[in-house]
Amino acid sequence: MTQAQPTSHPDFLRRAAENQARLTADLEPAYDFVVCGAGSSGSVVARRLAENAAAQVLLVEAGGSDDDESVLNPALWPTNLGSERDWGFTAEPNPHLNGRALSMAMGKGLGGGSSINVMVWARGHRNDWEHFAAEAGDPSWSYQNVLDIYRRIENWQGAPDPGHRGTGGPVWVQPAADPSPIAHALLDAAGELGIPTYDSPNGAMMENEGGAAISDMLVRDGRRQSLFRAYVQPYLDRPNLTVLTGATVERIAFDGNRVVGVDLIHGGERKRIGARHEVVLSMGAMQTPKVLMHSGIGDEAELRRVGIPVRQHLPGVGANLQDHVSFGCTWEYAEPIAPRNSGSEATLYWKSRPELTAPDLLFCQVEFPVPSERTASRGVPEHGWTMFAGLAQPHSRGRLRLRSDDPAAALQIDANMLSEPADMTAALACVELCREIGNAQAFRPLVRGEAMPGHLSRDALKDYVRDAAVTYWHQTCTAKMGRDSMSVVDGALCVYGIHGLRIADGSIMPRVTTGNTQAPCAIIGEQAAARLRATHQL
Ligand SMILES: Cc1cc2nc3c(=O)[nH]c(=O)nc-3n(C[C@H](O)[C@H](O)[C@H](O)COP(=O)(O)OP(=O)(O)OC[C@H]3O[C@@H](n4cnc5c(N)ncnc54)[C@H](O)[C@@H]3O)c2cc1C
Repeated sequence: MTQAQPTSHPDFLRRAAENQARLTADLEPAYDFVVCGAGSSGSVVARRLAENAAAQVLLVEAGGSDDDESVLNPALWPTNLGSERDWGFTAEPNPHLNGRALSMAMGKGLGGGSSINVMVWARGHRNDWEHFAAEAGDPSWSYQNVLDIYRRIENWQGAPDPGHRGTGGPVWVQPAADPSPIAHALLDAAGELGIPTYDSPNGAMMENEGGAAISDMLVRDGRRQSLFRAYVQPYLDRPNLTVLTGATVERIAFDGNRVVGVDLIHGGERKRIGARHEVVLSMGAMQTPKVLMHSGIGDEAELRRVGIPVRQHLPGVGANLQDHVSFGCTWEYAEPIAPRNSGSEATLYWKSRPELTAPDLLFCQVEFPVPSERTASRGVPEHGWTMFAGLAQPHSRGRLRLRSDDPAAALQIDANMLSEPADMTAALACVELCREIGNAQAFRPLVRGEAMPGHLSRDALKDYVRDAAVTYWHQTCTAKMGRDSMSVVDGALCVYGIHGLRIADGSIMPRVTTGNTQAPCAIIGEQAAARLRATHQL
C-alpha cells in the first residue's frame, strides 16, 4: 500500500488547485448538500459529508483564499482586523458602555474565524454541554458524548491524558510551544492566590471550578492550523467537494416550506444553486440570522417592519445575542519581552463569587498592550502586557435587526453588553481579581508596575469598566437550539417549520460556552454532520 501524500506536498497542492479550478468553472445546477460558510463549523460539515464519495457537496464562502502570511503566521493575527478578511461589524452605541459603539470583527474567507483568530483551543465547561443537552432535550449533546467527539477529532500533542484527549483525529492541538516567561508567571501567580494549575485547560480543569494553564493552540510547526486546513484542505482534490469562494449567499430558495437551494452573488452575477437534500447555514452568528430574515424566517413583526413576506414566524432569529465582554488591564514590562506564538499563551478561568461551582470569569493573557479605543488615552506603556479579563457567562442579551429588505444593507447590532446589573457586579470582581493576579509576587521581576486601571474608587472603576469593555470576538447564540418559543433549531439542528434546512455554527448555542468558541463550533459541525449522515444514510 502506498502512503497518502501529505497535503502540504507541492504535488497535492497542484492537484487540489487544478481540481477546484475545474469544479468551480463548471458549477452544477444542483448539489446534494449546499453548505453556506467555510468557517469553523462549515468546514467540519463539508468535510464529513464529502467523506462519502457518493455525496456531491458544495461549500460556499463569501470571502477568499486563506493562503496568505497574515493567516498562516500566528504572530500576524492582529493585522487581519479591519482587513478584507474581517466583516468589520460595528455594534450600535451602547449607553452601558458610556455610549461607545464597539467594533465586532468576524472572519471572512476560507476558515472564517479560525483563519484570523488567536488560535486558542478551548472546549467549554462540562456544565455548558449539560445545559445544551437539557435545552435540546437530547442526550447526544451531553458532556460525556461531546467529550468522546473531542477525543475522536483531536490529534493531541501534549502530555498523554487518554481519558480526555485523543491522538487520531484531524485537529492538531498542541500546548503553546516554548511560552514566554510572562505566561509562566501567570501560572505562578495563580498558585499564590490558591487557584489550581493544570497541564492543559482542556481536561479536568473544565470539569470543576476552573484553574490556570498554558493554552492549547491550533498551531503546527509554527504555522496556523485553521479548521479549514484541518478538515477541508485534505479533501480539495476530491471530485465530490466543490469549494466556491467569492460567493455571497443572499437568500434561501423554497418550494413552499421546503428548501430547494440558495440564491447567491458570484462574479457580479445573481445565481440560484439547487440542493437536492439539504442546505446547511454556517455563516456565523451575524450572517446566519441575517440570511434567515431575508428569506422570511424570523419574528413576523420585525419582518413586516422592513417589508419582507413572512414564511415562518420564529421570534428567536437574531435574538439572544451573546458574547464574552472583556476589560483590559495592563502592566508595563521592566525590560521588553517579545511576544511568542500568537502572543496569547496562558489562560485562567475562575469565579466572581466563592459559592459558584463553575467559572464565570475568563482571562487570556496577551503579551502586548491592548487598550480599548477609549482607554488608549490613559497612558499605554510602549512595552507591556494586557490581561483580557472577561465575563465567561454574561447575563446581558443583545439583538440583531434588519435595516431594510436589501441584503446588501448592514445589520443593526444591539450588543447590549453590561445592560444587566449582575454583569457590572461580576465585572468589578473580575477586574479586582485581575489586579490581584497581575500584582502578585510572581510578576514582580518581569514588570515595572501596573499601567491601568490602578487603584480606583468603586465609581471610578465602574467608569473604567464601561470605557475598557471590548468584544472577545465570541459572538454567538442568535438562532438558539432548544424547545421553547424562542428556539430556532431542534437538537438535530433542523430549523423549526422548514424542511431541508439546518444551522451549524455558533448561532445555535443556547448560551455562550465558558471559553473561546472555535472548538465548540467544531463540535457543532460534527453534530450536524452526524445527523445529516444518519438522515440521508451516507
Ligand atoms: C479576532 C478574533 C479572535 C478570536 N480568537 C479566538 C481564539 O483564539 N480561540 C477561539 O476558540 N475562538 C476565537 N475567536 C472566535 C472564533 O473564531 C469564532 O467563534 C468561530 O470561528 C465561529 O465559528 P462559526 O462557524 O460560527 O463562524 P465563522 O468561523 O465566523 O464562519 C462563518 C463563515 O461564513 C462566511 N459567510 C458569512 N456570510 C456569508 C454569506 N452571506 N455567504 C457566504 N459565506 C458567508 C464567513 O465569511 C465565514 O467564513 C476569535 C474570533 C476573532 C474574530
